[in-house]
Amino acid sequence: MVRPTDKVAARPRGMPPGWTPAEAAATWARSHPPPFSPRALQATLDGDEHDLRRRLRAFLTSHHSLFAPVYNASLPRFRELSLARLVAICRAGEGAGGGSDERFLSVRDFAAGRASRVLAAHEIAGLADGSMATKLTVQFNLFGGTVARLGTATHHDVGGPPGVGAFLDAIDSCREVGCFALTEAAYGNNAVEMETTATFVGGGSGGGSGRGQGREPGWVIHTPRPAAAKLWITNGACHAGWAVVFAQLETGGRREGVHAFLVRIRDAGGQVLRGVTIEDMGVKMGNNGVDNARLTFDHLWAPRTALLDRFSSVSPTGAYFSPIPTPRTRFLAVADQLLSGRLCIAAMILGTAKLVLTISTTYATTRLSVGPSGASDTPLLSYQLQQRALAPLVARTYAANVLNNFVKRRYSAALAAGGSGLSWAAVVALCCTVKPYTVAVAAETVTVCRERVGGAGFLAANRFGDAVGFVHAGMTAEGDNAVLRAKCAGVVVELMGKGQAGRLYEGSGFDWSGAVGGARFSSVSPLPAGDVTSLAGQAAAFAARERHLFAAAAAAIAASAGSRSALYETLMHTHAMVLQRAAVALAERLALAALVAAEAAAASPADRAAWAAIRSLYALDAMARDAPGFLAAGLPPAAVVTLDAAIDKVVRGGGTGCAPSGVGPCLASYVDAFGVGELTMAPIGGDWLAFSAAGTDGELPPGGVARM
Ligand SMILES: Cc1cc2nc3c(=O)[nH]c(=O)nc-3n(C[C@H](O)[C@H](O)[C@H](O)COP(=O)(O)OP(=O)(O)OC[C@H]3O[C@@H](n4cnc5c(N)ncnc54)[C@H](O)[C@@H]3O)c2cc1C
Repeated sequence: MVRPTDKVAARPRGMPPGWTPAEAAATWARSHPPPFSPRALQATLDGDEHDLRRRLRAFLTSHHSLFAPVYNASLPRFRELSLARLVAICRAGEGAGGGSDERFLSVRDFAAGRASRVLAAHEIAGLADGSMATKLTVQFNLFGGTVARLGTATHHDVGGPPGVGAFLDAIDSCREVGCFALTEAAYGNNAVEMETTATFVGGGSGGGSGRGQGREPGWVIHTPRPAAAKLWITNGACHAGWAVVFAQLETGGRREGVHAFLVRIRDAGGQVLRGVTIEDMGVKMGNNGVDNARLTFDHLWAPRTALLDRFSSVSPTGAYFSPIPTPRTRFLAVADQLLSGRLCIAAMILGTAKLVLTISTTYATTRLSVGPSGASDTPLLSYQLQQRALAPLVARTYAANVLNNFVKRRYSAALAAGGSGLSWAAVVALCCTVKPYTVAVAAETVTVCRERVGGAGFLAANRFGDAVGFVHAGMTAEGDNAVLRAKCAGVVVELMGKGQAGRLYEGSGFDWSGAVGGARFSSVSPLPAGDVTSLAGQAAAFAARERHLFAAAAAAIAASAGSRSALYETLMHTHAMVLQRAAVALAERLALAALVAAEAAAASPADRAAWAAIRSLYALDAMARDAPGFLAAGLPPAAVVTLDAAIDKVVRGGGTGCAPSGVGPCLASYVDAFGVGELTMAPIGGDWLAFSAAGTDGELPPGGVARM
């Protein structure tokens, strides 16, 4: 660790005697004591798995030499470091025999009703290293989760005796590393149309020219042309021994749709198997610790049991059976792991938003600039500009956090109930809106925070560059944000048609807006007059916007439902933007409901006031950002013009029903509740002056930088 700033020698001119960044942070904290308890707010934000979160944070902190970010390294070094970090997390607490009851997460957690454990681990992992977190999500959710959920005993027991689940154990401990090969060069969001084939060949009869000829019955997995190459396959370029490969299943001359196959792609010594070609995708705009690959197959033979056969099976003679009737619905069943994947991505990216807000707010309490006399003696955080930039993003991150908590609970409950029916459809819509919402909040947060810390944000060691890359991967992976919003809105409209959209709000404390007044398909209902700073006024405005947009979407879809081409025209050409906005309106209203619930559950009046301030700021900011949307839904123009002043009051202090000191001056305490702490691992989150004098060539020094 670099030594803290020397109080005399390093004090820049204009800064008061005794000044150090640590002293500046302490002075700010003394003069802005929070009226609320950051730990109580943190408990609500964390929401679940408190012990796991504490243990994992402590583990990452105590293994600083492994988890401290490194910047000036080669591609191979980045990849090996990401793997080493993942392995360390997976094997923590192992006994000499390799077993562990103390794992941070397991592929069995989903089936055991502990999805919360996997998701909490994702969020904390996202704080430490986006590349490692990306490898983790593929290992535990996409690859491991698919093997656990779509596979049966044959797959779970690979490498061990029957009934023990040795392969699942090996995935948990990272002794077997896997990848998930879905995306193809020409088929990303439209993966159902992929071209990779898995053709069943009977023993001896062969399946044409392939290598399966003359072998026992099995599959020939083949890439017919470059458009069908598997692309972006995380863990593929260096580390995966196994792949879950998605391919069009063909047997007896019939095509039965996309299915998942568990195949080896490297042998135990790491040699790529015959029939598999792996090409490294090389340097990316970020996440360079992730080894993404281009994978192609040349008549790779795999045994009949390679088919993950929970929903479909093929007999030794090639007879196909599935209780799921159509290829498209079969695809949805096999790609279901993408649903939990959306929650995993949202959790990781939420961690990133918390991280950059912690870094930039801490810096803003310690970086001094122009004061009333012209001297550099005033913390950046005292400026209106800084508070107005950061405080709404803190409020939106709180909103995204409690929305994630709500959707996680709904997902876990629906999964435990069997994962089907209309409640499951509602959960699909929720998962498809929480990921884009969280990532969009984080993307803006990263950009604004980088700008608000000035040049320091441009130094890699301050972590904003990594955060940008990670957030952009989150936008695209496991369903592009825009495509997911469209899917969410489509599912909601289907639920509306069945009179079941109320299921979206089950357990939220709010009702579905369309049900208000019984007006399921009506367009604009007049917005009740109300003060936009009151909870009632905010709730009414959010409901009106949601109702307005979904009424428009439902009416357009209903009008074109009779013809496939007309429906396509509506969804893709005339009403795509309405669907996008409707999904955002749903996410934002659900987040408002979750903030209101947190406010109501707060244990002390001071904590309740803190939640009220965050809720009000969040709501006012949302209205200001989408003023046209709220105006169109009936919010009076006279109310819209008051929004800016109302936001200023909540941020600077004195807003209705809020902590009297305002969110802005208390921002460091609101951010403290994110619990990032020692995982900040950025020079400007600590004694940046000592760091700048230490000559570390831009790298975080061994042991890090003294925190405030
Ligand atoms: C870091 C990283 C890791 C990844 N890891 C894996 C992995 O392990 N395994 C794997 O299989 N894949 C992986 N992917 C791939 C990822 O899942 C795909 O990139 C994603 O599904 C999008 O596909 P695409 O890139 O082909 O985009 P496209 O489908 O080509 O989309 C391009 C653009 O067109 C728009 N678009 C496409 N369709 C529509 C539509 N219907 N309506 C409106 N707009 C549309 C999208 O909004 C998008 O902006 C990874 C990607 C990244 C970045």
